[in-house]
Amino acid sequence: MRFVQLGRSDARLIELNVRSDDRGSFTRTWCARTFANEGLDFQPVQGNSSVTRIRGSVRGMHFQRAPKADAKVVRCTAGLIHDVIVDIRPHSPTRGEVHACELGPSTARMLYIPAGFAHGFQTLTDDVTVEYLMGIDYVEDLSDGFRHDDPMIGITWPDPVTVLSAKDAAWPLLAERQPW
Ligand SMILES: Cc1cn([C@H]2C[C@H](O)[C@@H](COP(=O)(O)OP(=O)(O)O[C@H]3O[C@H](C)C(=O)[C@H](O)[C@H]3O)O2)c(=O)[nH]c1=O
Repeated sequence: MRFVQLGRSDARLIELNVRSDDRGSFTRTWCARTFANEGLDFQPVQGNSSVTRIRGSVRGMHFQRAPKADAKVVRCTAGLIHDVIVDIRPHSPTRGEVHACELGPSTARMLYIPAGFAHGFQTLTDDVTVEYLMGIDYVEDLSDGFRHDDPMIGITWPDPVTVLSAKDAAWPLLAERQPW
């Protein structure tokens, strides 16, 4: 694994070492020691998987509120996504910074998203699968989010949005939330 810092933040793009042979390939996708050596205090406690059928769908932007803010490692194992993270930590020097990257099996990379970031993605193909390693338990009452098109953040999505959950369409604008 090779860790690439995203801007000045502690988020990391992780380039995976794909070992190919005549049968196909083998790739390590998690290593506690390697993360610790990178200075990332991340211990997965839950794993999730989502399937999104239609190209152009958006899931997000989501985060879990303190005291259960969620760090996660995200990997797209089928299809291709435009992945977006936003630093929403109140006192972060990179607060409001947006980072985007393409993730998919062909990119051989995954994303480490620190606690205090919002996360979302748009599918660039049909039949996308995204796998998550979560650094904290899911707590529905602390599950939160903001609109993918919130003008306060100004995320640029590559394609017209085709599918959005009612929950994701109904998040309040950040300008209406205090504190933001
Ligand atoms: C996140 C989560 C959800 N759920 C349940 C709640 C709903 O009944 C159902 C679908 O949840 P939701 O619509 O929030 O799923 P996504 O829109 O894919 O949410 C995820 O998408 C963005 C991009 C993320 O980064 C988060 O990991 C996560 O919020 O699964 C659980 O049981 N456990 C969980 O950890």
